[in-house]
Amino acid sequence: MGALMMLRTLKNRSFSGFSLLRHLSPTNSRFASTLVLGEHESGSVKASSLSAIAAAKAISEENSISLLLAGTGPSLQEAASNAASSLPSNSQVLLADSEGLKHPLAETWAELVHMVQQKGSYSHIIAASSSFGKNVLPRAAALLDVSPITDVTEISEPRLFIRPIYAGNALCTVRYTGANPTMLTIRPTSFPVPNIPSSKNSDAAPISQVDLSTFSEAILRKSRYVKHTFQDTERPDLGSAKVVVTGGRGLKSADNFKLIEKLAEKLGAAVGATRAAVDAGFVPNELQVGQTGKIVAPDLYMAFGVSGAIQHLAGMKDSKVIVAVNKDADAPIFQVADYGLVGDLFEVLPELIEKLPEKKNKKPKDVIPSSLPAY
Ligand SMILES: Cc1cc2nc3c(=O)[nH]c(=O)nc-3n(C[C@H](O)[C@H](O)[C@H](O)COP(=O)(O)OP(=O)(O)OC[C@H]3O[C@@H](n4cnc5c(N)ncnc54)[C@H](O)[C@@H]3O)c2cc1C
Repeated sequence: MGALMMLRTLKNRSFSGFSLLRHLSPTNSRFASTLVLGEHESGSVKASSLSAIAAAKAISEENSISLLLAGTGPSLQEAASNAASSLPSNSQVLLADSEGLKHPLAETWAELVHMVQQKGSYSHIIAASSSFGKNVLPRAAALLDVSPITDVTEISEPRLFIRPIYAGNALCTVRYTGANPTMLTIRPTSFPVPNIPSSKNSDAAPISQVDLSTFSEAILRKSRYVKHTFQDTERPDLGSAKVVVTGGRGLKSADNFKLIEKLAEKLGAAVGATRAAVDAGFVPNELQVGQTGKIVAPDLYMAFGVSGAIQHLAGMKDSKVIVAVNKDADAPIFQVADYGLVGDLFEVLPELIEKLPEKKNKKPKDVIPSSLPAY
């Protein structure tokens, strides 16, 4: 499979200790060239794709980065020119402009990545661990006969990666030993995007059109777009919110869960939920945090009526400050909480809501509107 693995258990939330392996790896970072699969929306590259660019820079400062954007129309052109003006030096935007790529269908994208790799011979291909990246990258890897490394949280050398396993309870050090390209999905929360500069770079990266003449109609029709549903809410996006308020089974009903929503409103926070709360029908599945839900790492994570099962912790334990309210003093959530309150959430939540001032909650866009960060 082209990958060697070493495990170490995660005794605490610090990730130190893998440097023992450093001397084993040949460093060839000068020759890294990386294809980044870019997601865009409303004329801007998504924050998760900016994290993928940050990961490419973590492979090597000199890495030559090609950001692949696909779609059609003015929104694609706008995203490309926004990206071009702020990409790191030694980068380019690759534009795959076709009506057949209007919707980000995984099968078509995988074929596109395959074709672009055949021409570009990149050393690395990176996508964010978003639904899109998780859908596309393994398919493209299969077409390229490469074993992908998923959910990477640290890049210590160009072919040496750290990724969590066993619901985040152990960290696995993986050395990729196969043929090029090395294919990764990265956790956006582990590769923060540098601050956005006030002005754009003066030297815009070149924008090149991908030659789609060999991209047959049959490939473009491999799957069919039906519809795209998303919840239009004023709340911040769960994946990138600075504050997340989460409710668990302890809320007992969808009606009671409104207390969580009310507190989130007051704090300008995103709402999260455990799988038990989702399965009980309190909230939709897209709010689930954890191993099989979203991975979040906000500045503040507040958990109400959440036991702290390992699968839930896998999605939030990297939050900077964790506050937990649970009536059971032995609940495992208190082992990761920075502040814990043993109490009845039906008393604590209304009191908190009442005492906090009203906050006008504007949803920050998941996408960066006009400029990318300086690298
Ligand atoms: C393969 C797999 C994947 C999974 N993926 C996920 C995942 O992605 N995310 C996830 O969350 N789970 C996941 N789970 C489920 C997980 O194992 C737990 O079942 C789930 O997280 C429990 O949710 P909970 O804490 O809301 O419920 P419970 O474990 O039932 O805990 C409810 C808590 O509420 C407290 N409580 C009750 N009433 C009150 C009150 N009035 N005041 C204060 N506290 C109160 C209780 O003391 C208890 O600690 C997964 C499981 C498996 C097997």
